[in-house]
Amino acid sequence: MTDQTLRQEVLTARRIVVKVGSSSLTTAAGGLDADRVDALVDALAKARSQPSAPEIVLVSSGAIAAGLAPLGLDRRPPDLARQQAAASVGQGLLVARYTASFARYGVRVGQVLLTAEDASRRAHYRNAYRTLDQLLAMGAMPIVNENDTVATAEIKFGDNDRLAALVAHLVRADLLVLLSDVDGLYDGDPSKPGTTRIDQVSGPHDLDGIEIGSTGKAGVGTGGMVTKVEAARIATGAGIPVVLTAASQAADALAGRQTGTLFLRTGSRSADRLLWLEHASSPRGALQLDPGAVEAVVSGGKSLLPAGVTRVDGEFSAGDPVDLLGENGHIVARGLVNFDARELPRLLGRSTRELAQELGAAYEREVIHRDDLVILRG
Ligand SMILES: Nc1ncnc2c1ncn2[C@@H]1O[C@H](COP(=O)(O)OP(=O)(O)O)[C@@H](O)[C@H]1O
Ligand SMILES: N[C@@H](CCC(=O)OP(=O)(O)O)C(=O)O
Repeated sequence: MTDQTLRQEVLTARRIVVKVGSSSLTTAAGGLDADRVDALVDALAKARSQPSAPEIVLVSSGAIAAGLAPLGLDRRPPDLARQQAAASVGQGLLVARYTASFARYGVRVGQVLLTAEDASRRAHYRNAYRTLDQLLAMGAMPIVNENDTVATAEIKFGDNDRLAALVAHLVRADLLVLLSDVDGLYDGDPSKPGTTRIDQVSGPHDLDGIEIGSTGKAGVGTGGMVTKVEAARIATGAGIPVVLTAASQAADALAGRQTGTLFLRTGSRSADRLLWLEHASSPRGALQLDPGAVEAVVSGGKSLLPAGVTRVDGEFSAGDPVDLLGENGHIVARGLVNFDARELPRLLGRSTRELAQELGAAYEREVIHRDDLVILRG
């Protein structure tokens, strides 16, 4: 018998990505809170033992927060270098803590560190999927975080909410659960009196007029509610419903009880890695196209050839994401370019056949293959 008061989106989910924010794992004084980690692990272990036995991938923030005190820092430093040092120290401590906590249930954990750049490349995307899928098949708990050591200012996901949405898409999850220090989306800043929690969001129009803050009160996380709503938009658009609630209510949320805010799916599911290219990558340059090339790429689904490029901006390398510009510099698409920026100028406006004859077969390649292109509308 199905209980109509329970959320069917949760009860029927076979694979769930759970994301927990720094503010839910740390003490008021800063540093990892072992009791809160244990409480989260209890909730995840309980969910795995439900009759539906969902597979769970955990996306956990907290590396920077966990590394601050051991390095003698009393707050998150403004510079990227010290944040990365803190993340390096803290990530080890974080995973050690999870390892000990999950061991109480006989569950192994596997650390998976990802960057946006990795994930928009075909081979890395496939490898990340295979590792996560295999960990799940072996009954282990994958614990994902951004690879802060190599993520530079330009390519950082910037927040783990978006990373969680993209991981949910990568592992083809049926549900994304975002756990925070607030028990859902409110119709205004929840620290102000008179604001109320929104139970369900059916689409972007339900967010009209809602004040969504970009900083959290705890001061250890990044992005505040803005990045959670953005993550929910990405996930629901890719066909994955989202529950946003407090970490302290994780067990209830995973049991399908009506806690927090449920964002209903708005799009259909696809196994398209280009979602990462659209949402996770920062362009390293831009290519100006002539009108014929815009038409071929945007409406014709064609690859971009040197003949249709009129200008090259930026210093990128082959494999980097670049924006494609139409008339008036309007961005029409993003893609992974097959040439370094310095190679391109002498190829512009010329046919691939001519280039191959003059420079060799290697120059017959597209500037961007259509499989590495995502059209950006609106
Ligand atoms: N409309 C809103 N609804 C709920 N919370 C909001 C809203 N606007 C701003 N916030 C703030 O966002 C915070 C959560 O963001 P953050 O601290 O970055 O969380 P986390 O560390 O869990 O990622 C809440 O504690 C709350 O203060
Ligand atoms: N990779 C960083 C993530 C920082 C971050 O996004 O934090 P949060 O807003 O708490 O999810 C860390 O582990 O500290």
